[in-house]
Amino acid sequence: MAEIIDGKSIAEDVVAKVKQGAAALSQTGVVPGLAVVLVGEDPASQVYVAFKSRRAKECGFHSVQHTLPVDTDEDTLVKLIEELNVDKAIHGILVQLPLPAHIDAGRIIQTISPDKDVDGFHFINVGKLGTGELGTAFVPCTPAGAMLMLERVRGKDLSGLNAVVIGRSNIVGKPMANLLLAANATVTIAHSRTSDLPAIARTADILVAAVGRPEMVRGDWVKPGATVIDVGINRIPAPEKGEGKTRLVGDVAFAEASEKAGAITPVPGGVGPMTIAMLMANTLTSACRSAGIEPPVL
Ligand SMILES: Nc1nc(=O)c2c([nH]1)NC[C@@H]1CN(c3ccc(C(=O)N[C@@H](CCC(=O)O)C(=O)O)cc3)C=[N+]21
Repeated sequence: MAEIIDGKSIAEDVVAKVKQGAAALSQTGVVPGLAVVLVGEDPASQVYVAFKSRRAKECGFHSVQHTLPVDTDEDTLVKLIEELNVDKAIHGILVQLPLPAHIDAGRIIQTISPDKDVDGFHFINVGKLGTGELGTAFVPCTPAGAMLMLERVRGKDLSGLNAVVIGRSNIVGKPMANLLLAANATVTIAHSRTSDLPAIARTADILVAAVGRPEMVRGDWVKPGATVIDVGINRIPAPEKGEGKTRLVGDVAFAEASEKAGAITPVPGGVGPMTIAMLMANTLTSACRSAGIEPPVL
C-alpha cells in the first residue's frame, strides 16, 4: 500500500515557516500584505477566498479582501488593480479566477504588477519560469505546492526519473512540467488528444493528474512504486451520504491507485491545502524582496 503524502501537515510546516519569516520581517517594519479580489458570489470561490484571508491573518500578514459585484465592469477592476499595484502596504495581489465572462481575464492578469503577482500568472513570471530564472520568478501556487510534496518523498533532484503530467493548463500543467524539467526529470505532457493515455501514464515514475475529470486515472494506469500527485478537486454526488449530498474526489481513483503507487496525495487534504500555503510563501517572498531581505527556505 502506498504512503499517503499528507498535504495538510506539509502545509502546516510551510505556514509555520512563513509565520516565523513574517515575524522576523515585521521587526524591520515591513508587514507582508496580501490583497485578494473576488468578483461575484460564486459559492466555491467565496469558500477559497475565505481560506486565503484566514491563512494570511494566521501568518501575521496585513490581509485585505475586495469583494465586487458580479456586474463590475472591466475598467473598474483594472483601476482597483492599478491602485493595489502602487499601494506600499500590499506585496501580493490575487484576483480569484474564474472571473465573470464579460471580463477579459487575460487583460486583468497582465495588469497586475509582476512584482506583486503571487499567483505567477503574469507573462513576466511565466517567462522567468520557462527560462529557469527561478530566483526572481513567482511560481504558480498549485504546481509549487505539488513540487514541495514530491520533494518530501523523492528529494529535490529527479534525474533519471520519468514524469508524466496529464493536463496542459497555464495554471497547473505547463508550469508543473517546467518545474519537473528544472528538477531534471524527463517530462511528458499528456492531454485530451493524447493517444493511449493509460500506456503513457504507465511509463511514469512521477504521475501528475491535472485534468479536472473525477477519478479518471485508474489503478492500472499506475506503474508499481510510482509517486502519484493528484491535482484534481471535483465535487461529485454522494447519494450514499444522503440525498443531495456531495463529496470531493481527485482526478485519480484513489483506492485503486494506492494499491500500485509507492506514494500518493489524497483529495481532500493533498495539493489543495498546499496551494494556499504556497500563496502565503509567495506573499512573504514578495515582501522580503521589497525589503531587500532573503526569504526563508521552505
Ligand atoms: N487566482 C487564483 N488563484 C488560485 O490559486 C485559485 C483560483 N484563482 N481559483 C480557484 C482555484 C482553486 N484553488 C484551491 C485552493 C485550495 C483548495 C483547498 O484547500 N482544498 C481543500 C478542500 C476544500 C473543500 O473542502 O472544498 C483540500 O483539497 O483539502 C482548493 C482549491 C485555488 N485556486
